Amino acid sequence: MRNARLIYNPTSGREEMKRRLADILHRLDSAGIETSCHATTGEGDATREAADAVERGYDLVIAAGGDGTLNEVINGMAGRDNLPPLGIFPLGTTNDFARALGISRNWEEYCDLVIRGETRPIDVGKANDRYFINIAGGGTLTELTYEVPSKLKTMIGQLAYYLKGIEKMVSLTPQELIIQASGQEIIHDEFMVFLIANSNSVGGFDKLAPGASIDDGLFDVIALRKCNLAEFVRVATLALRGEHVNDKKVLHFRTDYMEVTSPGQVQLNLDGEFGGMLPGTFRILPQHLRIFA
Ligand SMILES: Nc1ncnc2c1ncn2[C@@H]1O[C@H](COP(=O)(O)OP(=O)(O)OP(=O)(O)O)[C@@H](O)[C@H]1O
Repeated sequence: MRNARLIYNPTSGREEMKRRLADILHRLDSAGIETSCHATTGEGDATREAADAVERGYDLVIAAGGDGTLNEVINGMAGRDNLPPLGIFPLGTTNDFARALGISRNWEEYCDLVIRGETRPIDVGKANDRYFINIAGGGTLTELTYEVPSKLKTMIGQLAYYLKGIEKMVSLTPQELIIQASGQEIIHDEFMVFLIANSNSVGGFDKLAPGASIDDGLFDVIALRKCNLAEFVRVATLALRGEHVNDKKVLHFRTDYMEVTSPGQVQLNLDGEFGGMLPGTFRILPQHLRIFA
């Protein structure tokens, strides 16, 4: 018998877990995985529960929710020793990370994969003292992921992001950044947005960081230099096809370590959640965690 801790956000994905939970527990239990559950109650709860699950020596941890819940679970686990493998039931609106790993939304298929114990190692990013698995970013546009109210996402899903995105576009302003990365000369310029990607799936697009791989020990850094709205729309259109990385307005390189500072006030976004302010130190922890995938 193996024992698992399932940490789920009951509000995520139009409250899907409420309908699925009994069936998931039954399927795992029939295959010898005894699972205890915790429904999260609010911000920070998944982090505490995940840390506790590692301490208590569960054989595996399963996170069910959107990228926010997943990020919280990673933050509870990543700083500890003897990490158990992590399973993911994607229930959110964009589910960037599950998409990057090709994790099925079919819960039956995914339970069977967990039962067979198929895992793969992935890199984990560390931004100052917090962890991320998918993306760290900064700039006005990246604030949109945590400004969209949870209730609105539950009701209308992806559309909520588009509505908020249109609202944000008109107020885009460049920010002065100083970027120091290992293997790169110091860059000092004005940028609309910068992204430090660990996977190729960002903000619901799979072509924003087209060459990024989650187990290569490197970040893909993509930053858009100061531009006007017309140029912004042009680069965004190229980005839909993954053809933006060679554009003159786009800075793109790979690194395992970088520092970003700014004379201004720049918010950080980690996996879609507010991640504090710059300055930021970003390092990759190569193949730090095993994921059922
Ligand atoms: N019971 C709860 N009620 C309200 N908020 C919660 C609850 N449990 C967790 N949360 C918070 O909701 C945040 C977002 O959750 P999550 O990412 O799982 O769902 P989502 O918003 O539906 O997905 P997505 O971000 O992909 O749209 C979590 O980071 C957590 O802080």
